[in-house]
Amino acid sequence: MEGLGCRLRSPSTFHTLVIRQQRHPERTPASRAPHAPRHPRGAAGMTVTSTLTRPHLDLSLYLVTISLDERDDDRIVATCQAAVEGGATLIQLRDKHATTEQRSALARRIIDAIGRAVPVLVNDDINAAIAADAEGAHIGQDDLPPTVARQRLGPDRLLGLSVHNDAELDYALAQPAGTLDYIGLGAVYPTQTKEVKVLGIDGLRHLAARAHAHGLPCVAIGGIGGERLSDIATTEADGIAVVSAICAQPDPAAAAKALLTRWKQAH
Ligand SMILES: Cc1ncc(COP(=O)(O)OP(=O)(O)O)c(N)n1
Ligand SMILES: Cc1ncsc1CCOP(=O)(O)O
Ligand SMILES: [Mg+2]
Repeated sequence: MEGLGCRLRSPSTFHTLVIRQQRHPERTPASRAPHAPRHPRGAAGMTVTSTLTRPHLDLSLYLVTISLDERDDDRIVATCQAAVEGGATLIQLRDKHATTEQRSALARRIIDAIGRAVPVLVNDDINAAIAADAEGAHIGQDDLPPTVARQRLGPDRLLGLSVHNDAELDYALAQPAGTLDYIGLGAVYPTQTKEVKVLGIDGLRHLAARAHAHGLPCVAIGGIGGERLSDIATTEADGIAVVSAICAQPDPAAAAKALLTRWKQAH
């Protein structure tokens, strides 16, 4: 059976797919998600047999969940649901105190609650991401090497890496093609969520420009709220990642909606 190569454009990444004539339309596997078909359907009568079926990545409004000292999984699930209603394009479950079992159970609850409307990534924990059948993982510089994470995640999941400076960006750029889908750049501004060095808007501008010059998508994180979006939009960041600006708000859906609207208007 002959394959027809095509390239799909996600915000900054190309994925190569192979489309094959479908012999048995009735056997077409069901799409597993609106955004992330592991066995996606092509045009009528065609099945897309993918050499790389990674979920579509939209970094515009990336919700990173709050890591609570006292577990409150119901609150995290409700916040994710509300954020997606408000327009969040990507979710990261960030729970610094959980076990792998707790993380995978919570990731599973989030995935079920949002019906795979947007990809869910698990912070720091590849095993939890795989156990939950999440769409991917986000790792830091002190976690396992990106190539090892990619090997464990397989080709069909998303992988992000934190970058705080030029040396870490050099490391990200030195990874083999297809290893990383994006990098998180921060902290851009001071934040109470995590102790981390502040880059400032010019640091973000510099790193985002370098990442983009190499075709690597990036998201800005750290101390980001609505009033800062117009500044961030002057850089080459593909989106914003926020914890408090959604999780600490009385109405997370409205907060997400306002952030996304402002982000789009700033461009
Ligand atoms: C999108 C995004 N960017 C950066 C981070 C920070 O990751 P890391 O430096 O590994 O710190 P922890 O989040 O694990 O405390 C992130 N989580 N997400
Ligand atoms: C996880 C992380 N990494 C760099 S800053 C940060 C926390 C961002 O939280 P907030 O959006 O509340 O400032
Ligand atoms: Mg980490």
